Amino acid sequence: MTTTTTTPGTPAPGTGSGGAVLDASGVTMRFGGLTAVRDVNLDVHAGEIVGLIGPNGAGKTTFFNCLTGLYIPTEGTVRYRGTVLPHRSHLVTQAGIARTFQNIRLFANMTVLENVLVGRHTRTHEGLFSALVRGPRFRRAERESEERAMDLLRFTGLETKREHLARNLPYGEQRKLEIARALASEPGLLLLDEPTAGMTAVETTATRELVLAIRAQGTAVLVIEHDMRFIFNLCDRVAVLVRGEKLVEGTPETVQRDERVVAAYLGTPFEGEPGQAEAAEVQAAEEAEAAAHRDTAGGADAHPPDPADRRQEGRTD
Ligand SMILES: Nc1ncnc2c1ncn2[C@@H]1O[C@H](COP(=O)(O)OP(=O)(O)OP(=O)(O)O)[C@@H](O)[C@H]1O
Repeated sequence: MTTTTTTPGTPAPGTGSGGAVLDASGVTMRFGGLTAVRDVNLDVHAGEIVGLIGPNGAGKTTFFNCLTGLYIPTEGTVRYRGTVLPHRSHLVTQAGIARTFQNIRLFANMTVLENVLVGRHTRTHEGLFSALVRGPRFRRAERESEERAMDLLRFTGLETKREHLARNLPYGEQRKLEIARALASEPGLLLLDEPTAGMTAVETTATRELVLAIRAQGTAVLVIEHDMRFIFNLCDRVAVLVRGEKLVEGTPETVQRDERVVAAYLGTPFEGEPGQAEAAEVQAAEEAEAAAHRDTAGGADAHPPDPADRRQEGRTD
């Protein structure tokens, strides 16, 4: 069920998102009884690099999945450049949002170049007929795609590996290739899910440089990462999710200074902790149920035959 009030594909009323590339509003995602993401608002503006952090299980990937059409949010709306996004990942990519995944998802038995070419499919418009007859229009489009893919391989430093099978690349280069493939769809916003996971310090520094270069080319970036140093050195703004709710959002300095963020990571209880109101509600309901049970039990035992009374009643003297 979705409470989205605007039809996907329709522009936001008025200016709506105020120039934001991404405008996620009131996003909630429930899995049965579990609320993985609760009423999260987040926007990303052109030229920004925004970080999304939070302890394990905070809902970061679920939120990404809601942005990219993998999940249909239970509630809330996601807009890209003021237009409500459809709930289909290929249409979201076509609209202008590309992503990478926490676990690398390359075509392992395809070459590096082929992987990037696959990423271009949302930007090629040649029909099946044109592809079958391999007419001049098709060949021109194919050449252009290959040129663009080679540009991306140069951009990511993979040009000498174009004919290598993706599965034979070292781990750091597989991550780069994922980014190159995502960029092949010419996104206005790139979502990176833990891009430095498992990387060496040198590879992490190279990834930081790559993300800065991506921004310099005009693509905004939203990045999930557990490496705090990477996030605080890279991002213009950071949002912190805790138990599915946005706890804090601000500059890296603001977020680093916020004691609640440290407490959330350490698992220390703190005032206003997300989920606290829900936990209090559950506790109150449990207490009320226990009290009701006591009353019922008390009612049944209201006049128990006290053995002492019985003994007294039994006296004849
Ligand atoms: N498809 C699903 N069905 C049921 N529960 C899910 C599903 N996906 C995620 N969850 C639950 O939602 C919560 C948030 O998970 P999510 O993976 O979004 O967190 P995360 O912040 O990305 O965690 P991590 O940093 O460990 O990757 C977790 O409790 C998780 O078990």
